[in-house]
Amino acid sequence: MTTDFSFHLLGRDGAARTGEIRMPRGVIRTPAFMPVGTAATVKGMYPEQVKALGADVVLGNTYHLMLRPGAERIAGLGGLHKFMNWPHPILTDSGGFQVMSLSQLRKLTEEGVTFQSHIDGSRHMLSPERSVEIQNLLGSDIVMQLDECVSLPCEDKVAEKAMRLSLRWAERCKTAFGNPTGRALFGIVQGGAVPALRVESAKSLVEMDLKGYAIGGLAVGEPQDVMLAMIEVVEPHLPQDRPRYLMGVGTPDDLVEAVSRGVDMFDCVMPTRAGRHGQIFTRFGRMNLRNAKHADDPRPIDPQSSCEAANSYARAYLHHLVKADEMLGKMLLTWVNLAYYQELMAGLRAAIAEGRLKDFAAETKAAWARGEE
Ligand SMILES: NCc1cc(CSc2ccccc2)c2nc(N)[nH]c(=O)c2c1
Repeated sequence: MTTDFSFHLLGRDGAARTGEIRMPRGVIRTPAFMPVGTAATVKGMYPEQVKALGADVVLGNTYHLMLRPGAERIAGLGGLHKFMNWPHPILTDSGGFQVMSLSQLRKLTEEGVTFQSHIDGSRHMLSPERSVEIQNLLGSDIVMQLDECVSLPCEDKVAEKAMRLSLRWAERCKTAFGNPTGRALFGIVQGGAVPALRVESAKSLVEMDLKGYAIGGLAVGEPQDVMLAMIEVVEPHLPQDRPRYLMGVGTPDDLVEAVSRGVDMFDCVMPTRAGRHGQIFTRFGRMNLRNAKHADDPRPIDPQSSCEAANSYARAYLHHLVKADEMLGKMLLTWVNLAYYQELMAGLRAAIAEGRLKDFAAETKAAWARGEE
């Protein structure tokens, strides 16, 4: 029996929810943090390790994979799951955000966006239809609509133009995607920091009856309070029985605050990118292992962590690896960060299920503020 895509709410605590997204390739426990696997790899991690630390889904990137090695090539090799040895759910972004942030000589029209590859200068086009086609070729389980994300601050009319274009592109993506069993197309709410635009975007997308709704265009330069205010504006207009995904967010504090306001899914390069640079996230808050104060410290990062990278290696050793720019340092600290993010999400899921989210959030934040025990 083929499982279709379904979302089940298992518990609520205020606006916060815990649940499960059930798909043919597996179950995504929410609230969920989704490690970013841009070029068909979660940098520095074996896929088995990513699964073992609790990630149910990873992210792939249409922009990067269409440029290298190519969507048709990955399809010819059996699709992205087989290519990267990740048999569990994969969510792919539509590519528009990365085009605007990475490529050169880009031209955006009603049809789509043309651009030059940041890798070899070759010219490419992404339309709503081509983005859906590429994500289908990759075999993506959750497909994101093509959208236009504006950075903040920006003029209201700029945000309005991008929001309305994104709505027209959502319609075209829905037509191109069709209704395949077991796979989902998510819309992306845009509208900058303008409440009325955010509400119009959410209401229009909900009328399209999509399987899930992302909140885009946040964590693009605005302060955290503006981001949280936009979540509060949008949330009441999103259906309770569909997942909500806040794109490209964020720090552990962002996750706690956004979960408390009703967000179910997150992705962010922060834990992997910061780990590669020696910056780690722990239940005592942030640490920079480049700092000389760790040079003679024989203690592991956190003896109580279930992650071997956090409980079995001396800070002095990790400091040495970071200073020497050793590959193993990047790998171990990426592992530390992803393990902590998953530990935090598991804690949030349990706290919501037991109706104690407020206490969990307060205790977690207090531990970050206290720092090292
Ligand atoms: N920083 C915010 C952010 C991040 C991403 C990228 S999320 C991502 C990255 C890699 C792989 C999968 C998803 C976005 N993607 C889209 N389509 N629209 C946005 O408004 C947006 C905003």
